[in-house]
Order: sequence, then structure tokens, then C-alpha cells
Amino acid sequence: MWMTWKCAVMDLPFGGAKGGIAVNPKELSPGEKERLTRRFAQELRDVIGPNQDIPAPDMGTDPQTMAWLMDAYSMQEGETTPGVVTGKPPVVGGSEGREEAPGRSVAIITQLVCEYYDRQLEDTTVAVQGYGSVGANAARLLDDWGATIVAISDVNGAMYEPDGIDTASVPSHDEEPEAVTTYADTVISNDELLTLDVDVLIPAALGNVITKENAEAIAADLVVEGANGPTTSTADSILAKRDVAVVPDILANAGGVTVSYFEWLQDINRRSWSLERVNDELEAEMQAAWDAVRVKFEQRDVTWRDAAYIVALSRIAEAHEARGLWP
Ligand SMILES: NC(=O)C1=CN([C@@H]2O[C@H](COP(=O)(O)OP(=O)(O)OC[C@H]3O[C@@H](n4cnc5c(N)ncnc54)[C@H](O)[C@@H]3O)[C@@H](O)[C@H]2O)C=CC1
Ligand SMILES: O=C(O)CCC(=O)C(=O)O
Repeated sequence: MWMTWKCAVMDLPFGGAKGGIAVNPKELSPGEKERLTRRFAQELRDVIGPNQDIPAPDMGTDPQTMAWLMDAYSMQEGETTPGVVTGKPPVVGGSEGREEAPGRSVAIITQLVCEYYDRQLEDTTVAVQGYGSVGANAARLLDDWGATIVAISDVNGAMYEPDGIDTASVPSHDEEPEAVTTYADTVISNDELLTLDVDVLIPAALGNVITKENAEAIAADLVVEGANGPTTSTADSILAKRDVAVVPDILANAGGVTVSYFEWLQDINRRSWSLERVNDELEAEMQAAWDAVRVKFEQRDVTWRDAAYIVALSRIAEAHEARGLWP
């Protein structure tokens, strides 16, 4: 479901996804779907071994996991099928820049939304929950671009430095798992991080962390969603009433699916792109999606989330109409 929204808001003609396979499940009969799912789980089990847990998609998965998925599927096909999953290591058909892409898109959108509200990044304080693929890459880019990152966290708690953290010196989840607090002089809890008085809050770890219990206490002016679904719908309404701008996940972290789309293009064309090209094209796609959402935000006087849904749903409706599926 996330992928449908993200592809629609980014305008990507793409069926593949990290952790998914490049078929549209809607085109499969229930029997085919069940057969494929069972075959795939068994193949994955064969590749990673009987005593290993199959990792949940996304959080905790890494490029190697995606290479296992490609291998499992390719064994069935009798040939290497790199386009079947994305997020693979570049050496086996992955894309340069895919790992950093969701964090990069969060940083790009944060910069654009700050510009929109006439806020210079140099004068902007940011707190980031989660210091993994999404959170660490977003924090480091915003730090490079001049923002002051005052708090970052992992599952053990948060590092808090009101004068700004040198994000390059704190290892990300991938570099040294769950190490953030061991590098901190001042440790606060994840709950405290969420209610810090900062300009921008980026929840980039888990879903459902901004809830009706803490929405009144969110002190940031802007929330940019790095994780999928970090804000419950009740909390979303509370934040809207309080005029806290919330830029939704389906736009902000869509760099992941966008570079997955680039990866798929590279795989089916058997041609790899440079990191520079990936980053340039990602920036162009993010700018275009931001512009489309901003236009609806202004025209319809809705929240950023509703504006993104309007863009996505209009494109889906247009595609249905073009196919003649509706009278
Ligand atoms: N990696 C990707 O391609 C994309 C990921 N996302 C979403 O972003 C979120 C984060 O994913 P990744 O960065 O890939 O995961 P990751 O596994 O690289 O990092 C997760 C981070 O969250 C921290 N964390 C875990 N439980 C926590 C808790 N209870 N409280 C605070 N921090 C906690 C971990 O310690 C780690 O620092 C997830 O919601 C994921 O669905 C969204 C789009 C793309
Ligand atoms: O790479 C993709 O296609 C999906 C990325 C992802 O995990 C997400 O957008 O939630």
C-alpha cells in the first residue's frame, strides 16, 4: 500500500519494491498469489538456512537481504533476474545511492519546506528519531547543509546536544548498531526527543510514535515523516488544529522507492548509472513531486498530507479512467 501511494505521488511507472517482487499482486489470481508466496518463502528459507529468522521487510533488512531474495527467485527462473527486487548491493545489480536515498529525500524535502516557510537551514534546529538508513542519512545531509542537529536516537535512547551534534562522528545503525547513546554526553529518552522544542522533528524509526497521548506536547513547528506512518490519524488531526505542519511519509521518504525505480531501470537496461546521476535525478524527481503537492496545498487549503493524497489519488483516478475501468 505504501508503495502504491509513493509511486503515485512521485509519478513512477514502477511495479517493483524493496522487499517485494516486480509483479502487480492485483494481476494474480488468489491461487497464483498463494503459490508464489509459499514458493518464495521456501526458497528464501533454502538460501538463508533453516535456523535463521526471515527478516521483516524494511527496518533491519539490508542490501545483502535483497541479494538473497534475488538469488532465491533467480534459482527458480534458471537465470539471474536482477530487476525482481531492489535495494541490492551495487556489485550485484543494485543502484549507487539507493541506501542513502530515503534519508536524502527526507533532507531535500526538509530543505524545501523550510524554504517555503522562509526559514534558513542555518537557523534551523532538528531532532531525528532513529539513526539508521533513513535517520542517519537525513541527519548527516542536513548537518552538511547547515542545520543544527540537536538530537538523534536509536532504540536505547537519544543523544542531546543543544549546540549541535557532529553527526559524522556518531556511527549509524549500519556502521555500529545501536551505539548512539554510548557516544553521548547527555542522554534523554526517545519520548523526550519527540517533544523537544526544535524547529523540525524527523521521526525516522518506527510507525505510531506521535499519538493522541503526545501530540499536544509536540513542540516542533514542522514534522517531516522519515519513517512510514509515524503519526496516528488522531495525532495528525491534533497537530493540524495546532498548525504544526506535517509533511507526510509518502512524499518525504519516497527517495527510497524512487531510487528503487532507478535501480529497476538500470537492471532491465543492463546499464548502471553513476552516483552523481542517481542523486541529480532523485533531486529532480523530489522537486517535481514537491511542486505538485505544494500547488494542491495552496489551491485547496488542506494539510500537506491531504495535498499529497490528492496528487496521488488524482493520478490513480486518471490511470483508471484512461483504461476505461470506470463508466
Ligand atoms: N530503508 C528504506 O528504504 C526505507 C525505510 N523507511 C522507513 O523508515 C523507518 C526506518 O527504517 P530504516 O532507517 O531503514 O531502518 P534501520 O534498521 O536502518 O534503522 C532503524 C533505526 O531506528 C532505531 N529504533 C528501533 N527501534 C526504536 C525505538 N523503539 N525507538 C527509537 N528508535 C528505534 C534503531 O535503533 C535504528 O537506529 C521504518 O519505518 C521504515 O519503514 C521508509 C522508506 C524507505
Ligand atoms: O525501495 C522500495 O521500493 C521501497 C522503499 C521502502 O521501503 C519504502 O518506501 O517504504
